[in-house]
Amino acid sequence: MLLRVTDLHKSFPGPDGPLPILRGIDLEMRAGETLALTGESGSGKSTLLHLVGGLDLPDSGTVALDGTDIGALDDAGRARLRRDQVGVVFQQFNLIPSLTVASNISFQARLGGTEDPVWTEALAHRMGLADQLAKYPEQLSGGQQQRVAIARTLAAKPRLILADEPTGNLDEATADRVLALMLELAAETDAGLLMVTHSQRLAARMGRELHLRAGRIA
Ligand SMILES: Nc1ncnc2c1ncn2[C@@H]1O[C@H](COP(=O)(O)OP(=O)(O)OP(=O)(O)O)[C@@H](O)[C@H]1O
Repeated sequence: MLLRVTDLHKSFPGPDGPLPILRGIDLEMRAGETLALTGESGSGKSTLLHLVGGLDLPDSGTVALDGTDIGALDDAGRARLRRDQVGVVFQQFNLIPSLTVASNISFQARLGGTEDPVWTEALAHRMGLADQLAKYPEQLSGGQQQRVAIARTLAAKPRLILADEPTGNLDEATADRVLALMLELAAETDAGLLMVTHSQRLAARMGRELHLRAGRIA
């Protein structure tokens, strides 16, 4: 199993004590599966994504990636697992201003030692970024920057892609095209894709949909 989440609980401090956000989440994903995570604003979607990616730790419960319990790893082990297996696309693009678009796209793969120039170039073309490669992030539109962030994640060929509203800044037609491409590329690399979205239209195009309500999967 690519991802196995078991009885995950997470609270944050509130004015009257801990505020439970996730109250027993179970979830499994196989390689190549695509899953939409939906739910009202504040229902805990981003929190769950952070826990799955090892960016935060749960109060209780486990997250296992390819059979490895990430809670049992030390910080360095978790960082390595994140670098080698997990790709995240968050709402903040976190592009590096001093690097060209081309270098931004290959940055993560280079860090992990998995750079594949043929794959990276194909990605840039398929993302519609071929003419932007020599530019710097500040010279791109928001939607172009978002596509660079997505390409950078896919360039490293992660086993699991975690995406938080990855097409949130794109118009409907571009969002559809970019999601289609993400689904295609995930299928080509047999990666799992767990994507938070507020859009029913996009959720319907994923393999499965999980809806978070009151801290549980409804
Ligand atoms: N670090 C934190 N400290 C305290 N409260 C937090 C923290 N992170 C999230 N929360 C709270 O947890 C709840 C869930 O937040 P989360 O961002 O997971 O929701 P979401 O479903 O992703 O929302 P949205 O759709 O608006 O992005 C919110 O009430 C939020 O205020």
